[in-house]
Amino acid sequence: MSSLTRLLQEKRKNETSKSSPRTSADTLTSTPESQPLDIQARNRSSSHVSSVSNSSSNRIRATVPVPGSVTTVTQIYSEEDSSSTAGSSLDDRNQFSSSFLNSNFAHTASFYGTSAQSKERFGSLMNDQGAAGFSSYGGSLAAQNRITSRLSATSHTSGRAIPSLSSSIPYSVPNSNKDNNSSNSNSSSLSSSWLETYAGGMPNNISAIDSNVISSPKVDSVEPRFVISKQKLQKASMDSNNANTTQARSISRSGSFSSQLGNFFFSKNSKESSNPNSAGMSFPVNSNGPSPNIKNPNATNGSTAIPKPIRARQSSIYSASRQPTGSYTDNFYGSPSSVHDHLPPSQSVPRSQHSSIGDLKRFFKKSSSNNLSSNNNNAIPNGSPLSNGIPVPSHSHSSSHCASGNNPYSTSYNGNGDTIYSHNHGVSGIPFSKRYIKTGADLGAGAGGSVKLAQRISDNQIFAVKEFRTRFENESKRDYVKKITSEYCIGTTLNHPNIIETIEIVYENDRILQVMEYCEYDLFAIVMSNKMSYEEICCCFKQILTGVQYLHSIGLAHRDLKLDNCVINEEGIVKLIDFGAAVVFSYPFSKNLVEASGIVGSDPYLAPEVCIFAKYDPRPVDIWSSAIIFACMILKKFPWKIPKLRDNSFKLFCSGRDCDSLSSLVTRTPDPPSYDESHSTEKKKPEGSSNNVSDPNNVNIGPQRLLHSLPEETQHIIGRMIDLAPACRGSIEEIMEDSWIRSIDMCHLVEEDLSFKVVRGEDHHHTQVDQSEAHIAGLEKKKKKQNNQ
Ligand SMILES: Nc1ncnc2c1ncn2[C@@H]1O[C@H](COP(=O)(O)OP(=O)(O)OP(=O)(O)O)[C@@H](O)[C@H]1O
Repeated sequence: MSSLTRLLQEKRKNETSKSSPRTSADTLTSTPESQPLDIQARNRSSSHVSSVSNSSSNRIRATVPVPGSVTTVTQIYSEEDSSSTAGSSLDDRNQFSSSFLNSNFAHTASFYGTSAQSKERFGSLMNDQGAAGFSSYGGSLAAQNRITSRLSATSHTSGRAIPSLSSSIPYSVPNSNKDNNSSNSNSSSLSSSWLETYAGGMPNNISAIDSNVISSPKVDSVEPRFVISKQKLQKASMDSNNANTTQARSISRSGSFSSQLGNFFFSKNSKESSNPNSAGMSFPVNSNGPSPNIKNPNATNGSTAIPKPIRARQSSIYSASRQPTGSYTDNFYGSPSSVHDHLPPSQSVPRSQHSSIGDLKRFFKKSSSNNLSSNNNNAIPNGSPLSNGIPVPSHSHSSSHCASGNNPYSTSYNGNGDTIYSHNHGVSGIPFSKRYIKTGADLGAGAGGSVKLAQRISDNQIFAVKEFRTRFENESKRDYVKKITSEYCIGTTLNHPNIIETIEIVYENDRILQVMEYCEYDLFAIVMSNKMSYEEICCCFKQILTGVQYLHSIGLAHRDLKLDNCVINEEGIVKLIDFGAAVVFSYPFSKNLVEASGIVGSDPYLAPEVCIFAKYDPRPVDIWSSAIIFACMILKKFPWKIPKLRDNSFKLFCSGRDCDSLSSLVTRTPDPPSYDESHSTEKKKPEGSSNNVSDPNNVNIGPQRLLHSLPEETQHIIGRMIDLAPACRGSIEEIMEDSWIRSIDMCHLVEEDLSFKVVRGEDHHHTQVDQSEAHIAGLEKKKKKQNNQ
């Protein structure tokens, strides 16, 4: 037990004797009869916000260890909190259709805590009424009835955050979040002064966190898994270049994609220009699908008719972008400037002096007109199914900006049952609305915007087009453009079969549209069909992990992994989408970890450290979320609605371990290597089998509570993935080496000449569902219909 915990316990012990007796529900240790797991989350999502809001009134209490029991750090919950913990057991699967569906329409949540002035938990949901819905659990289905509670919940936020999980780990984190966390980031543990400093009123720059007692771990050396080797980064960088690409694709050392573009847009002459909030997607419609999601056609000068959002996803790249190490344009050959000036790829590009939204317009216009200069690299190979005989430019806007342009993974079919992933083509200089037509219904909408189906006129190929949301009233143009550009740049830079390909981004009629390859199904819809075989689930899981492995290998973390952010094509290839929350955690040739900040992600998939620390390593966060995805696919339920002690299911999961508090569990560090083999093996047993000291056979408590519901061969590695301590959680490399993972017969692509062919796993086929239910929008529609009947 840390001295801090002891200190707090003593302090609280005194308080306890004065205060009213706590209820049994307050303890981390729970009896088997305690509240079962719960995923009926739709109407309780506001409790997340509320509890945060009310945290200043929460109090920390500690109990003295009782023999045969487990010492706990307890919380006194608000009524709202405790009401959120009722639920159903994991085995109670009959609620799958409704509750899982409802609760899984979780649009990304983020907590601006450390940076936003108001420390509100923002969110947005673009809905047809033009109102912003607010969700942590809810998407559009449940948004309406939650708006009120969220509005009120956020009106009295106050914040408290534990500085950094790894602040005591000797990374040098270059200028990390200097702007908002400088005063906290160096505290290696909470001292008694913490109480004095924060117990009363919270400073403005601290976000509210449950009143868990945390002390960051002290370690003497950097764990190897935290170190990104130069070789690895170089290899990853080389892998992502294809033979024709002379431009550098690696992530440049410096802030972030968006920061560099931000420099481009905003470095000087911050002049007002046209408003990004206006007309809807302006391509012609050839179907009876719903009209475009027009939010504010009349808005001008930055004002918007969209109601003030309560929550919004934080542009995490933006956070990282505030690190002025180097310059993006210093070595980013695909920058707008470089395209405009036709510089050879090897030359550095000086930082642009353009700024503001006007620059965004110019950015796209110029690149459009200059795109032909880089066409040769992107021409469709003759004979390719996509080739129409003439070399056409690829990524009509994008290739010039984000060092991409040769992603070979766009999908087409050769008529022989093989999927061909070949280069893209487009026609630059022609307005988007003349090149694409909208077909069919909407695919989905979330915090980032709405996604619709579109057909490219030149070759009838279908694409998913994301129309980025308009700028929030309280969002600066700078933040807005940074968010958009970072998502786009990441999208166009990534190059992997399990990552969605961004074809181009278009700025037209004051709308920003991202054209992506289209996948026929949302993984969520497939899971909802309840038809997936176990082998199919394993295949999808391994594909997700493969995508994560790729991301981590190039220094990026997704941070919003969830079923909704996985799509799957007809060939059974799973792709990760939505990089609006992604962060760079490592830059090439640097061994430094760039910590992420903010509560970003979707409640049920959040790793516990995200809710506790202001800064954290984003990699283990992805690992945790991936495990939750797996559990959801198997159980058709969320194990808990949010990883906080006020969630009884999560509390039960945390209970029964040989540890005295959640803080201690989350800040544990790996055992040092031991020469004694047998001793070390015993110590490194998975959590599920070793930590449940109260009763190892009690499957209602501790990690076993979740693990026992999963197939036996999966329990070891899933247990490693949901280790409460991120420092002990398995790395993606370790996970991929697991014997069960290795044994999964995964559908994948193999390269054949210039195209890629799908090799299907032999022990399964991939479920397909009717297109009317293949995407979240369709499922929502169906649900609405059912409700109206
Ligand atoms: N390339 C694609 N192919 C098929 N469907 C897609 C594609 N991209 C997005 N979608 C659909 O659109 C939905 C919303 O997309 P996305 O997650 O990018 O938006 P978002 O606004 O960032 O959402 P969220 O707030 O949930 O993170 C997805 O859940 C999916 O149903």
